[in-house]
Amino acid sequence: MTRTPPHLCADMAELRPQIDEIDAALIDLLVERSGYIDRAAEIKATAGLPACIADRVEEVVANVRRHASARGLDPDLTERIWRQLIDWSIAREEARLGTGPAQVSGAQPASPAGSTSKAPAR
Ligand SMILES: C=C(O[C@@H]1C=C(C(=O)O)C=C[C@H]1O)C(=O)O
Repeated sequence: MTRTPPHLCADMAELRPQIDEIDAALIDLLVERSGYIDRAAEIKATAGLPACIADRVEEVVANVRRHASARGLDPDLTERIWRQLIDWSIAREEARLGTGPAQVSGAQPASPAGSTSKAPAR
């Protein structure tokens, strides 16, 4: 479906379905991403790797901050969203690995809440 550009949306009745369509597309991408998270858990089970690999978490966050900045999107908001997504992904992996929170040695420890969330870099 070709979306109506924002500036051509005459009213909220025309605008909201465009947002709904984008949200559905985002869900499709999250479902696709979770398939790779599930495969990561399978690979890690064989390789003896933990779900949470903090260096990779920070690499992913740096990547999305860079993409956000390049597109004029608030990088701090983007980081908060992605850290939630990554926390969810780690929990999904841990459920499949049958493990609790674990860290790769030498990486930044996870916050006490076991999440990757922390104050955005300034
Ligand atoms: C997918 C991985 O597993 C975890 C999930 C990540 C993610 O959702 O981007 C990143 C790092 C890992 O803690 C990975 O190790 O690459």
